[in-house]
Amino acid sequence: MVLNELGARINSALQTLSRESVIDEKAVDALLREICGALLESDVNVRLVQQLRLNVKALVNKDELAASANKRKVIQNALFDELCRLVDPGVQPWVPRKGKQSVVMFVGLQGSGKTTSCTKLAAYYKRKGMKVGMVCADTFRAGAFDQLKQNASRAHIPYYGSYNEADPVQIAMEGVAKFKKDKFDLIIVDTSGRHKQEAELFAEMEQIAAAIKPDNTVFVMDGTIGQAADSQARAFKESVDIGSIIITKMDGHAKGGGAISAVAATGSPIIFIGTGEHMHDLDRFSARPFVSKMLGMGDLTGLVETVQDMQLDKNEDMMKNIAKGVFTLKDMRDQLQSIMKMGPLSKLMGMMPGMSPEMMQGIDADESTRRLRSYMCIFDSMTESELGSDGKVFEDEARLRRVARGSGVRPVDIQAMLHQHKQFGQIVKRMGGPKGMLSKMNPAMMQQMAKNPGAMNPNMLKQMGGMGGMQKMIQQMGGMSGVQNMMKQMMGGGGGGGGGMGGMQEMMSQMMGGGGMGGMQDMMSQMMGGFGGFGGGGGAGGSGSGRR
Ligand SMILES: Nc1nc2c(ncn2[C@@H]2O[C@H](COP(=O)(O)OP(=O)(O)OP(=O)(O)O)[C@@H](O)[C@H]2O)c(=O)[nH]1
Repeated sequence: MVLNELGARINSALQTLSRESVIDEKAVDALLREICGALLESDVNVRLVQQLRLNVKALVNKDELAASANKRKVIQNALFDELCRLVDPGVQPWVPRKGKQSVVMFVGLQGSGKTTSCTKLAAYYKRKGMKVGMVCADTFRAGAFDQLKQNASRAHIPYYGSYNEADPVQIAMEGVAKFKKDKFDLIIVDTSGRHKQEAELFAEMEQIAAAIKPDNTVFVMDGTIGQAADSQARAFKESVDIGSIIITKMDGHAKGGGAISAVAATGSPIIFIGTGEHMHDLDRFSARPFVSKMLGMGDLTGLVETVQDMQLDKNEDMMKNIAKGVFTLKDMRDQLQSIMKMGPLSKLMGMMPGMSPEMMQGIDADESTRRLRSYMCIFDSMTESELGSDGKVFEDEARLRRVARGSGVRPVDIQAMLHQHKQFGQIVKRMGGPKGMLSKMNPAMMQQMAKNPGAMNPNMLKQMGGMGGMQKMIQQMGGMSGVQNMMKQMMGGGGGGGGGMGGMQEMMSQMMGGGGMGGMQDMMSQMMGGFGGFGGGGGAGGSGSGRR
C-alpha cells in the first residue's frame, strides 16, 4: 500500500470510530486492527507494528477513555504520537552551517539514487546561500563521473573528478582539498555503489572515510525495497558511521513504509526523502510534519520553508506595494517566477493543511506549469509601464491585441490572467493596508509564543482565528473549500470557483512577514516548534530561525 493510501485508510478508520455511539475497548481494538493491517500492507516492520499497537493501547487506557469527554481526540493523539515514534529515532540530525567547511560523504548500493540525491542536496543548500561543491569518488562504475558532471552542471554546482585516476581515495582527498582551499561551505563526496552489500564496498567506504574524515555520512536507500530495508540499513550502519539517511523513490507507487520504519529503528535520522527524478524532488523529512502530511493535515513546516526559499521578501518593491495594499502586474510576475523556481505546484499544495492526498487527485501539474509559462510570455510582451500598472490599461483593446500577438496567446487568455490578478489585488488591499489583517496581530501573543513554543499545538491554529491567523486567512479565501477550489484551479484541475491564483499568493505574502513584528513566517515557525519541532534543529531547513 502506498503511503497516500495508508493515510487515507487511517483517516477512514478514525472516522469510523467517531461514528461509533460507544467508544469502548472493543471499538479501540477494531480501530487498531484496521490501522495495523494497513501499516503491514505498507511494509512496515511487523515488530514495530506490534509495538505501536501495544503502545496505543497502553496510552488509551480504559479508565481514562471512560472519563474523557473527547474520546476520539485522546485516541487520535495517541495514534499520532505513535506513528511519529515509528519514523523518528529521536536524534537531532546533523546540519551543515555556512562558513564551516563541512564534508559530507554519500554511501549506498548501486542504483539507490546516490548521485541524484547528492545533486539534489547540493542544490538545496545552494538555495540556502551556501557555496557547495561535489566530488565524484566513484571509479567503479564507468560513466559515474560523466553522470555527476552532467547533474552538477545542470544545477550550476562546481564539481571535481577524474577520468584517469583509478583510486577513489585519492580523488576524494584531492576534491575535498581543492574545495576547502576555495572556501566552500559544503563539500559533497559521492562514492561508488555495488549491486549488493559486499566486503569490497564496505572496505572502500572505510578507506575514503578515513582519508577525508567526513563531518557526516549520508546513507542513501531505495524506498521501494520493502522489508529488505531492515537488514540493508543495519548492515551499512555496522560498517560505517552513518549520520543520516536519505530514502529515495518515494514517489509513484513506492510503499515506503518498510524503508522509513526500518531506518528509524536503526537509530539514524532520515533527513530527506527523494520524490522524483528532478532536482527539486527532495523533501526534508521530519517525523511530525511527515505524519501530518500523510494524514492530510498538511505540512506547515515544509510550506514555510519553501516559501522562505522563494525569498519573496527580498523583492523590496513588491513588499512595499503589498504593505500599501497595491499589487501590480509586475508583482504578480515576480511572485509567479519565484513559485516556478520551487518546482511543481503540486508539492506546495500537498503541504497545505486540509489538502488530503485524495483531493490532489485529478490535478494536472503539467497543465499548471504550462499555464504559468504562458503567463510569463504575456508579461514579457508588456512594456515596463504596463507591468507597473494594475492592469486597467488593457481595457484598451488595441493594447490587449498587441500583447496577445507578442506572446502567442488569445486575448481571452490575457483577460483570464488579468482577472486572477484583479482578484489578488483585492485580497492584497484587504490585508496589506493600515486596516489589513497583518496589522491586527497581537504582539503580546507573539511574544508568548516566542517564549514558550512548547505550549503550542495544532489547536493553536484554530485559536488564532480571532487574531488573524491561518484560519482567518483561510476564511478570507472562501473557507477550506474555497482554498481547495482555488488550488485546483491553479493546478489546472478544473475545480472551478474559488479565489484563483490570488489566494495562494496572499498566503505567501502573509507568511513572508509583511506584518512587522516578526511576521507570519516566525509565527508559523513557533507554532511548528510546538507541533513537533523542526527536524533539522532549525538548520536542515533553517526555518526555525526567523529573521528577527
Ligand atoms: N523516481 C525516482 N527516481 C529516482 C529518485 N532518485 C533517483 N532516482 C533514479 O534512480 C536511478 C539511479 O539513480 P543514481 O543516482 O544514478 O543512483 P546511484 O546510487 O548513484 O547509482 P551508482 O552510481 O551506480 O551507485 C536514476 O535513474 C535516477 O533518476 C527518486 O527519488 N525518485
